[in-house]
Amino acid sequence: MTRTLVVTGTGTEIGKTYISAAIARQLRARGETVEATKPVSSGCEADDQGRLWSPDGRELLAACGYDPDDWAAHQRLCLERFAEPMSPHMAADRAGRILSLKMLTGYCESLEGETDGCVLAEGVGGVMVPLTDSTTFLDWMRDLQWPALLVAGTYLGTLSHTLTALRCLKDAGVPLAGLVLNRSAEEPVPAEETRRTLSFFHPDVPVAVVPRAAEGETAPELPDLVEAFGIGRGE
Ligand SMILES: Nc1ncnc2c1ncn2[C@@H]1O[C@H](COP(=O)(O)OP(=O)(O)OP(=O)(O)O)[C@@H](O)[C@H]1O
Ligand SMILES: C[C@H](N)[C@H](N)CCCCCC(=O)O
Ligand SMILES: [Mg+2]
Repeated sequence: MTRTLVVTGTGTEIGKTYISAAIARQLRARGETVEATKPVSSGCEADDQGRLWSPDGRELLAACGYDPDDWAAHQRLCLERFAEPMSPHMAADRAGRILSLKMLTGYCESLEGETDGCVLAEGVGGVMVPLTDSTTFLDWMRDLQWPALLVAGTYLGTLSHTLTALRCLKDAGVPLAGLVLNRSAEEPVPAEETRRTLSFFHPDVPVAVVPRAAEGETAPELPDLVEAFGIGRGE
């Protein structure tokens, strides 16, 4: 069982927050405590006091059982927040700041030390989104060494995106917790064929396929992601 998990993706808007929140809820339903962090978030929204809120941060706070409007909890969950909806290194530059790989890695490690529950860390966008002009989130995952869950879609094009991301993670020595195929709205190839193909190339990587709720329909039951990827303390 792992009590730490990074959730990364083959790109932005792929379902990292959706899956992270689902895992947090499933862990809590098992009676486990869970903390989440989105150490860096861009595309944040300012409130009337000029405070920047991360939409992902709100969703993760709620999934972990906190009040999504709790500012102190929000600042703890989401350390570096930027308004510009773009790569963090650019958003930070526009805010006159420079992100620190060392600081962000250390921050996540500190969270692990402060709880006996599970800690989930959501990255930004895809695997190699830049943190600075010389470092990316892949360096953060490599330094942190928390098992990484890769979220991918089932759209046409996902095979190359997913194989590229998996190769990248493995070559960087990032431990892999597994692969979530988060079904896409457009799915010209059956998800099962996509899953089978990816498992041919990576038979060592557990895969879970997550259904997509059609617009306006209630979300279908999700697979037990805690079970599928051995997450939590297993109590
Ligand atoms: N399986 C699904 N069923 C229904 N809606 C989904 C599913 N997966 C993702 N979504 C929705 O798709 C949108 C994008 O998902 P999400 O915000 O989780 O992506 P992300 O990878 O976290 O994006 P970012 O890179 O901005 O952090 C959200 O509105 C989310 O609720
Ligand atoms: C603002 C958005 N929701 C994401 N958090 C930012 C994604 C940055 C992607 C950078 C890139 O890969 O081109
Ligand atoms: Mg997200």
